[in-house]
Amino acid sequence: MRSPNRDPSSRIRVDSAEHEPKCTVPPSQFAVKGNSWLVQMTGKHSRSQCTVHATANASSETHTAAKRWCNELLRSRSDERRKRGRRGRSRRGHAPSALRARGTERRRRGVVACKNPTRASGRQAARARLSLPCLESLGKALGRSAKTIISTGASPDRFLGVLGEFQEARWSPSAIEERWNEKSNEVMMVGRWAVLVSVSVLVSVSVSASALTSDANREDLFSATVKLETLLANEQVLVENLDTYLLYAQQRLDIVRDYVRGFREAVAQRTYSELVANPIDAFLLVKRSTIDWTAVEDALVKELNHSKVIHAWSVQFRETGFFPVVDDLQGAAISLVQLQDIYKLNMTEFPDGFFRGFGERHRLHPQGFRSAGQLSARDCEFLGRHAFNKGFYDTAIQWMETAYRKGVEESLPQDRMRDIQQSLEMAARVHDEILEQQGPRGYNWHTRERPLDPTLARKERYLDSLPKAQFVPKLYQIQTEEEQTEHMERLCRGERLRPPALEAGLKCRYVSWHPSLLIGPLKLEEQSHEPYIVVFHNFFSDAEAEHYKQLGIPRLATSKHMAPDGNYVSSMVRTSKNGWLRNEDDPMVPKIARRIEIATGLRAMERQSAEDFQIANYGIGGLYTTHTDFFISNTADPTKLPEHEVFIGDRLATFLIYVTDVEAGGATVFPRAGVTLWPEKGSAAFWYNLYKSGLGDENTRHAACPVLHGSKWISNKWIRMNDQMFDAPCGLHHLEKFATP
Ligand SMILES: O=C(O)CCC(=O)C(=O)O
Ligand SMILES: [Fe+2]
Repeated sequence: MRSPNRDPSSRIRVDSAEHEPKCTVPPSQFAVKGNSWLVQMTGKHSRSQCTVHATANASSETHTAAKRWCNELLRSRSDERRKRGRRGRSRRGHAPSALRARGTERRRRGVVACKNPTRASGRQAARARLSLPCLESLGKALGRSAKTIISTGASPDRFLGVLGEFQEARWSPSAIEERWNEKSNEVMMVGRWAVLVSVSVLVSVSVSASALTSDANREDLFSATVKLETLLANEQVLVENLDTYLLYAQQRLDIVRDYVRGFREAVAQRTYSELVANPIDAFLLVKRSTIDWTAVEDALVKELNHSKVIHAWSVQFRETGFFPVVDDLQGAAISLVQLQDIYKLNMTEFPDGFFRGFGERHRLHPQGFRSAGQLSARDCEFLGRHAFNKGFYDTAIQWMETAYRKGVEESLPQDRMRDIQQSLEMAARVHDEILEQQGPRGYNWHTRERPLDPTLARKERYLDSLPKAQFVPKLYQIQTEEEQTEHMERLCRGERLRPPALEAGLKCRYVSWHPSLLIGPLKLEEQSHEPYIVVFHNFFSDAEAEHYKQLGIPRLATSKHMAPDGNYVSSMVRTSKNGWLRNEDDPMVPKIARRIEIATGLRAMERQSAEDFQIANYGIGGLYTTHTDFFISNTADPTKLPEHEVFIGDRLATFLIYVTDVEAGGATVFPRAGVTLWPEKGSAAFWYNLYKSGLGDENTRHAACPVLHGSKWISNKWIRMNDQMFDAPCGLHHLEKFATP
């Protein structure tokens, strides 16, 4: 994980309330080639003002705008002069003026010459100290207040980038307005990141599901492994270019060093007049200034050009959404925190990159998993803050303690150690407050059983507290949110919650209830009788699974789920990407639908019988919290649903195909029924969601456990109720069940 950038010069900071604007401008440069307006901005900066060197090479259509800008600069300068005259000189002995020329009279004349760029020959240079009023003038000249531009925290690159685009759009005010708004959104992201890394008050790091849904149009990168692979491929492109850059930079250094050495050696031994008097030295001088100097120039240009290539790649990746933003980082951090919390991963091993799998699949990887990298002290602190914000107070303490331990190992400077210490103390204080006021566990928080503060821990209520009561599974009953989560997590970890008697009657058998199965019967394994859940083994061949996955890849988009208000939203409730496969998309699609009909005896080919195949890919930590697949049965007012949904009826049954193995985690669990299904490539689970009356069976509530290691691909075929009236007719009693295969 990359460490956050704390460099203050990466952002402009302006405190407009102060008499003198404070800003820091990083060295930057921007050139607009179109219409030949060239703006350069270099970063001479002090705490009190920015020095901006602006060079305007204006011609034809752009001269009016250039002139306007230069006039604004001049007006601003004379305003400042007038004010200065009134105020006297500044504390430091030089004026706080926007345009106090620092250099020679010639430089100041440069500004004056800029007054009429068209008449000037060649390049006109305007050098000015550009302070807030001056930038404001510039902003006004462009139809936009510079104050607003700067106060949004835009970097000069962005600012000038907008200028450039404005220029290309032939100064159309609506164009710059529109583009600016787009740019500001990106800036806000950067701003939030800065808050994230610099704020020491934990609570102000606001991480919520809504943060992840903030930009509805942008596809997140963290919720599917397939997207992360693209990110890695992009990183590879950048690294390969950086390799070339390093080569050029090294060559440039060698050439420049040789050149400098050549000159120094020559002048060290002789005076100028001696050198030019000697034919060999004179020849060498001419040679240096022609061949050698050309080599220096070439090397400099080569390196510069390559850095532009790298920049262009970077811009392209960002603009096409293939580079992560803060929301991706936060999503990935929450996933990591959740994984550790749900799987109770060992905090001395996990941050160092080692963990083991769970349940049945664990035997496939008995040696566990080791990552290539390890988390640093800073990463652990960052994750601690996310754990804190999620209400995982006990986990937050663990992450911060680990941060402290790692900080000592990494010999972090004292001020960084103090930051971690403060975060830890703050988290501990809030942890104890929550425990005191709300108890150790609730629907959206958990703490330790006893306070961290030894004085509080001596309170009678904690001294007397019995060791945590043993967990007793609560199956086939209504569970509170908290109970449901606890059942889900235990099942995800591979704990068995059903009494052995319930598992004893489960059978495996070959079935050939359709003529086409006579030669190749299906392998059916019962996983639960209540509700009836079966798994068909080898439903898919490996080749089919691979082909199916390839069909899915271009169709993936962030998964959504139905919110309580009936709208579809994306949030941390369901972190995956999915897409839909229709019969016409590939000959394999109707073939699989037909196979489902044969396996289940239900209709699955037509649009009124079943939905298209939904294919989904989960990234690391990707999950789907406990839900039911039926939704009409528990909708308060079904008339609000789209007419087609109601017409075809609720989701009678789910046919869930595991397109890949999952190396660790990623089970499908049924918290009320105490059932765990471990994904196995090519197998498929099937269950009825509804009673014969159309009422939803709450015991089919299920969840997808977070993926701990690997990439999970599944595909759902939801079979709808109404078209099955002849194959699976309705019953008379509201809890009557469908005949099971
Ligand atoms: O991925 C899984 O294991 C379950 C997925 C699921 O329940 C769903 O997509 O509705
Ligand atoms: Fe589901």
